[in-house]
Amino acid sequence: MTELPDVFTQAEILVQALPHMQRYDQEIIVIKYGGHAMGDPEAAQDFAQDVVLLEQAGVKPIVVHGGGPQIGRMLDKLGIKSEFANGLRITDKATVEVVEMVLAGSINKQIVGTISAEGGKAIGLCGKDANMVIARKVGRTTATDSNIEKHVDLGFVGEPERVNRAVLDAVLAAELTPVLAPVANGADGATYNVNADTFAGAIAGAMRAKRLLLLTDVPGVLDKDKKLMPELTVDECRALIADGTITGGMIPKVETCIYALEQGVEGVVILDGKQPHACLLELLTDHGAGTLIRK
Ligand SMILES: Nc1ncnc2c1ncn2[C@@H]1O[C@H](COP(=O)(O)OP(=O)(O)O)[C@@H](O)[C@H]1O
Ligand SMILES: CC(=O)N[C@@H](CCC(=O)OP(=O)(O)O)C(=O)O
Repeated sequence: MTELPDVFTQAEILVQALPHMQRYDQEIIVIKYGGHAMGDPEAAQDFAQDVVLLEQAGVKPIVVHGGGPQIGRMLDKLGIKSEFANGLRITDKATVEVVEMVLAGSINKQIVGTISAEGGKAIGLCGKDANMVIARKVGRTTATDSNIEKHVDLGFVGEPERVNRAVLDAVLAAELTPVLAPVANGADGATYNVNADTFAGAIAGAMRAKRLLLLTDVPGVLDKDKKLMPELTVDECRALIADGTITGGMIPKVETCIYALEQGVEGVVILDGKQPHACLLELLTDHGAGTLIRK
């Protein structure tokens, strides 16, 4: 069993948090909670406690969640095949129905329920609610399969075209914590599946968030020797993509970070959501965690 710190140490820990609480007082922090980071019920409870503690500390958190692995499992159960092209799920009519059911249904309500159980004031929404986010269809993408370049139509995959921040401002003014599923209507009335990182970047940009935290399943951006890089500039990120250090799912994540910084978000952090209380460690301690990306 781990030993508890004595009372003085506990007080010191609280005092250490004070300047951080002052820095983030009344500031908007967007937290992207990835499907891989969700883990077991205990991890989900830790995450919910972090959100509630931030609320209590005067921070305005906005949670954007993913759920890729959970969508995959449901599609498997239903016998619907699923493929990805450049990190995006090819989404036909049957798939988008399952995506909406899993993201805006079970996962959204699960997260809202856990935050509420910890005493928080969460409200579950998706891009469709009050037209908060209008999506446009992502064009064709080029994917390489067995060294053959193919043009792939992603179907009902969208990217945020417009964010109606008045909706989120109203929710925040009511002292509620929005928990957002990355599903939105297009101007054409169709339902679109939006990558959760992209959705979080658009929300953070539109809300001029102080911080965007992307919780994933690795400690942050790793170098070629798999060592954590605690701080990177946008130029360094671009060089790491060009030289092949950053690959796969980390590319859209880093691109989201670059977009958010360009939109005026002050700091963007990629961190390990499986570490207990990752958000609190990052925001309210001197310790920090993950990779901070700056302009
Ligand atoms: N340089 C890198 N540093 C860290 N992870 C990387 C890097 N390059 C590629 N990756 C991959 O990116 C993954 C994170 O992206 P992804 O699986 O899409 O996360 P999530 O499901 O949380 O959105 C890591 O698990 C890792 O396999
Ligand atoms: C278009 C697209 O790929 N959408 C994602 C949405 C969920 C997501 O992004 O979840 P994670 O953050 O857990 O990966 C999907 O269908 O899996």
